[in-house]
Amino acid sequence: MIDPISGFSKLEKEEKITWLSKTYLKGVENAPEILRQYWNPNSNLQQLHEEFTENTLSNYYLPFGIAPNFLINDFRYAIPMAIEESSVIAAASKAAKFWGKRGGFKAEVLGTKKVGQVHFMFSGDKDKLKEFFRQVKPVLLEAAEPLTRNMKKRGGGILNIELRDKTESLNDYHQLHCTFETKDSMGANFINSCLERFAETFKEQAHQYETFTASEKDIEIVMSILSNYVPECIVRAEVSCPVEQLADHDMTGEAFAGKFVRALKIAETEPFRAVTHNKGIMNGIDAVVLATGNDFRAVEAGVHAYACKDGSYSSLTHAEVRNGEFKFWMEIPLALGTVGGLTGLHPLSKIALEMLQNPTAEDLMKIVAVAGLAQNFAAVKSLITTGIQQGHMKMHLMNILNQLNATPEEKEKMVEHFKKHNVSHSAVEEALKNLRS
Ligand SMILES: CC(C)(COP(=O)([O-])OP(=O)([O-])OC[C@H]1O[C@@H](n2cnc3c(N)ncnc32)[C@H](O)[C@@H]1OP(=O)([O-])[O-])[C@@H](O)C(=O)NCCC(=O)NCCSC(=O)C[C@@](C)(O)CC(=O)[O-]
Ligand SMILES: NC(=O)C1=CN([C@@H]2O[C@H](COP(=O)(O)OP(=O)(O)OC[C@H]3O[C@@H](n4cnc5c(N)ncnc54)[C@H](O)[C@@H]3O)[C@@H](O)[C@H]2O)C=CC1
Repeated sequence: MIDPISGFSKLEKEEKITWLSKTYLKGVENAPEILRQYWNPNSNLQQLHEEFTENTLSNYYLPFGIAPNFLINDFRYAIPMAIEESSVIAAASKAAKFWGKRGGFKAEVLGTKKVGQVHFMFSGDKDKLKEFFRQVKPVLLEAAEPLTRNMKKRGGGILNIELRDKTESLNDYHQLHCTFETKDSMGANFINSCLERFAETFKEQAHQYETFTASEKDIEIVMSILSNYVPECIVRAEVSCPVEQLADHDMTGEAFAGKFVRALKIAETEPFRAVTHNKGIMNGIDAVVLATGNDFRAVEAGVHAYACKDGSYSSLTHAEVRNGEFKFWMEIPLALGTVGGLTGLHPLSKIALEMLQNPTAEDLMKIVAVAGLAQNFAAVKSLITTGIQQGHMKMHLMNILNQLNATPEEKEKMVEHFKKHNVSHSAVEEALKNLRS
């Protein structure tokens, strides 16, 4: 049985690697070298990366690519994407090219309202609590003034604080449900600081509120935290074109549009399909969120909660044909920042935002939503025509060749060979074996 280690966080990086190698990597004799090979030769840059988080031993590389030719609201973008999965960037690029010839993408921010909650327990008289809240609300806002001054100058700040009775779902459970505008920041730290200030003030004021009995004065604050569910921080992305412009190889535009709409209806009604359908959207969204130094876990949690907003998990995108016009769209909640977090710290996030012309948070919401819509279009287009494997495996070929330790010359010959043959792991193994024999 391996003994626990105390004080690990205080060890030097090399000491941490030595401990890990001796304790968990005994069979991997070059483990330290593998970890060290990913260190940045620029010691200052390596130090910066190590200070992003804790117990850092090395860096974890992800491919950083771009998808060019995105026409969004008549502006041309090359969109940065950080993702390990093959064919995602190719798919986004292909969709950008396709829609760039058909009027491009339209995107509009419908709201930027962020949410945070103070969760507390109160077992006393609810009418007295309501009256207490009515009187204390201005005191809470006043107490947060030092925290909100600068955000207000930018046009942001606290939008509202509501008292919500949640005792139906949990005995004695109430909330201060708070909404915020955080402009170009995702706003987590701003919101959480305000919430903690509300909580301490609310508790102090309750202690002094004469109408409360002794037990009513002792309100239990359970926690104060922003919500990653932001249904009113929402952006719409859309494409449309005459149906005949959708003709694809041996499919008429009308036939393609009809099958595409049916695929979307299936994703709207069948949760097993909807999850994969939405994963395809998030291939595009997460790649841009990550590349720009934003928090993809927060985005994912909020998006999938939103996909359940009507009572069951469903597709985030929708399509229709009306009067000969094909329309394909998505409305999606995205809390993103173009300042704060790593956005201005990580050199690649900085350059990602620079290539997007230093967007505001609202601009970034539009770009990210379009990347998700484009990804979904490319995926569904493949699914309803050639099937996903033909394109995906074409992009995956290099991974298989690398798994089989193909030389550059062998890779060149294999790429040529598989222009005329379907890619599968066994087919590549066979072709490589024949080439080597
Ligand atoms: C993969 C493609 C794009 C091939 O498509 P293709 O028609 O074989 O590509 P092409 O060689 O004719 O090139 C057309 C364009 O595609 C792009 N493209 C083409 N090749 C490359 C490349 N090597 N590098 C960069 N870009 C590439 C590029 O924009 C290129 O234009 P060009 O640059 O030549 O002017 C197509 O089959 C496709 O879009 N497939 C969909 C793949 C996909 O969705 N991948 C996501 C991973 S699968 C998944 O997880 C999602 C899913 C499917 O489960 C979601 C769901 O279920 O809904
Ligand atoms: N549940 C969650 O989602 C949580 C996420 N986080 C992390 O917090 C990170 C982001 O935190 P933030 O508070 O957004 O960043 P931050 O606290 O690093 O920076 C935001 C600050 O930037 C300043 N600022 C300068 N110019 C601004 C402008 N134009 N608009 C708005 N603010 C401006 C303001 O002081 C603002 O408070 C996320 O990436 C996430 O990883 C942290 C806690 C919880």
